[in-house]
Amino acid sequence: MGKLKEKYLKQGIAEYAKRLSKFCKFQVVEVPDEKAPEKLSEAEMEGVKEREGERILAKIKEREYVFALAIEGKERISEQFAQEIDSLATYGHSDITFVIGGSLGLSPEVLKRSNAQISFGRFTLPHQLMRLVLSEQIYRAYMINSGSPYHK
Ligand SMILES: C[S@@+](CC[C@H](N)C(=O)[O-])C[C@H]1O[C@@H](n2cnc3c(N)ncnc32)[C@H](O)[C@@H]1O
Repeated sequence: MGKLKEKYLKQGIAEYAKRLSKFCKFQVVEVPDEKAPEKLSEAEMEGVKEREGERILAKIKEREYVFALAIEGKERISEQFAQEIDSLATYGHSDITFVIGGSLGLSPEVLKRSNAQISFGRFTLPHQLMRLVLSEQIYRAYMINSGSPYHK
């Protein structure tokens, strides 16, 4: 969700996108976020997530295998994640999508559409930083699968 603002994040993601280009077609799709003022009622917050969720879902095609990033999702170690990516490719899933929510998180509809949920632990990361961390882990997965010494 949202446009990437910080220069250091843009540079970091551009670096991993460059590195990933030898393994896959890596594409970042930005979806406009909703303005979420400090004070919102529970119902208003649900409304923000719902509208953001509709925009996310509009970008996802039926054939895509979707990983939703969610704090309460399932944690993995990098080797398991690499194995998952490898199996997906083996079983014909050539389009893998990772969805990162906005400041209020993902809507129930997006979570329902996802095929799996990934948690990077119980810490809450800002969604823009999450994008960089995720890019690195996708790169790490490909490096693990190619038998490279990058992963120690
Ligand atoms: C600022 S967080 C949203 C926090 C919100 N309270 C929630 O519980 O989802 C923005 C997005 O970054 C991603 N994110 C942040 N920390 C994460 C973590 N530890 N594991 C997985 N995803 C995370 C999720 O996609 C989340 O929707």
